[in-house]
Amino acid sequence: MRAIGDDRPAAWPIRAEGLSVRAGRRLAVDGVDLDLGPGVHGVLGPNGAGKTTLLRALATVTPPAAGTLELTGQPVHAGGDLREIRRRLGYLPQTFGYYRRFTVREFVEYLAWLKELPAHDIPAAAQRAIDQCGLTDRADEKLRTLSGGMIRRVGLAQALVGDPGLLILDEPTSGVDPGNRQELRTLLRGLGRTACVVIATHVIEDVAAACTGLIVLREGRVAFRGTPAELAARAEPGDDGMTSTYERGYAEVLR
Ligand SMILES: Nc1ncnc2c1ncn2[C@@H]1O[C@H](COP(=O)(O)OP(=O)(O)OP(=O)(O)O)[C@@H](O)[C@H]1O
Repeated sequence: MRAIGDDRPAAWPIRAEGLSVRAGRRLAVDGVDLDLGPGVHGVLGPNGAGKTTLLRALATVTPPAAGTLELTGQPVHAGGDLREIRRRLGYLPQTFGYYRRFTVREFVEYLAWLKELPAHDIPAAAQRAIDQCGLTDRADEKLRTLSGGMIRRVGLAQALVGDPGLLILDEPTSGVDPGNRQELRTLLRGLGRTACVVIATHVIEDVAAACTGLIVLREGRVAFRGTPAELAARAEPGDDGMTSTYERGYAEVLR
């Protein structure tokens, strides 16, 4: 039952309690609580902190080892029927496989088909995702001819196709040049107005420019939770003129 005055939707896109996730034999995510609605939620942390492992669980690739996870109101557990959740979820993995002979359009349409979009909606949905990711001019080029940064954008386009309410994006701006990064951040901000977008990133400017909320992971546990402004407020005085307040706040919460 919802409390009077509680205007949150009955089913937040992501709810987790005491979520633990294994990577190999190791418990790489250890007792994380999440309650995430629309917005762009950044996941930060040093190499090996558990960001990718957490995102793999949120994308239903790895089942929880302990705790509970609900996505779009439905429980996620090993052996559960995840098709309905997966239809409503877009996922950009840290690295993804693709058929090098496919064109951008063929690849995005293929992913739309895998997500079980109605056949008559697929061409328009793919075109929209291609346009959103700045790939309009490259839509009919083969993937093998594209640069790494372009492939990253194709990965984002396949995640966006069908306008999912839940987007799990592992380092979406990695390898993308500074000019196009700025456009991607604007895109992410726009998506976060209606969708629940989770991004893992090492790029502190992504956080400042796109994120509405953050968690910082350290050794699989949440070391900080708050807004970018709250992270910046943790910065110690003593600006060296080289590092941003976000970076200094980040260093402080990991100290
Ligand atoms: N397949 C695996 N087998 C064993 N250990 C793994 C495996 N994958 C990841 N790990 C370990 O789990 C921990 C978390 O890894 P994860 O990739 O989630 O971290 P991350 O925060 O995404 O790191 P990065 O910033 O380097 O991408 C690390 O200690 C890593 O070595």
